[in-house]
Amino acid sequence: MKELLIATKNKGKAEEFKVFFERYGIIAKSLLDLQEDLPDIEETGETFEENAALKSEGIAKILNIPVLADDSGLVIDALGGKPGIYSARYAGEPKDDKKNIEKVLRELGDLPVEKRTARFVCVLSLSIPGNSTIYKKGTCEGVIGFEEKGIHGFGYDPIFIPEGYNQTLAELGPDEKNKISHRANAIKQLEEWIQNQQ
Ligand SMILES: O=c1[nH]c(=O)c2ncn([C@@H]3O[C@H](COP(=O)(O)OP(=O)(O)OP(=O)(O)O)[C@@H](O)[C@H]3O)c2[nH]1
Ligand SMILES: [Mg+2]
Repeated sequence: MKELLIATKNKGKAEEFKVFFERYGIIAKSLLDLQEDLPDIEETGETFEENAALKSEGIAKILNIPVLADDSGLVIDALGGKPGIYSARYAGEPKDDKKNIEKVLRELGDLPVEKRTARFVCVLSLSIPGNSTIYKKGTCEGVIGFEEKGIHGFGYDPIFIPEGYNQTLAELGPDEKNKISHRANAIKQLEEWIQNQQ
């Protein structure tokens, strides 16, 4: 296989997948690269797995090709696991990364750093027509900072400081992020499958 469709309309994710899959000689296309305007898939599930499957199975069924989806989010301990599966639209519609960050910082207030623990979670679902969907999960542990820092990445990257670092993912930049991120860790789990497709 030389091409794989990723069922995402998120530019930041699409860019990360392109870089990951280049290593395997696979061109990762996203829904943003397609000519046809496919219907938006409502993420009505209650888990990352359910939402990922809605996206990959939904698009695989329409196009009858293998499709990978990513459902991901930020799980903050002090907020009882929020924003979790609601990360993309935490501050409401339309999706707004800046407002989401402001809401999280407001909710955490001046809680000390040891109470600001969090993790990014990424669940990948791969749906190949005629086969059952397979799932791979990756996480990235860290803490939520006190202010936005850095210009790279997307979403909550400017306030997420991964374990073992003292800079945010948005300061560290794509090369470092792609070594340690939840998405990178989930992709590693898919590696075996990818290698068998060559
Ligand atoms: O700082 C971040 N760095 C990341 O690496 C990351 N990964 C996920 N997230 C957050 O979680 C939502 C996913 O929600 P989500 O899986 O439904 O994706 P989405 O709605 O953005 O696009 P799609 O793939 O569904 O089309 C995103 O919008 C972000 O808010 C991230 N934030
Ligand atoms: Mg989404």
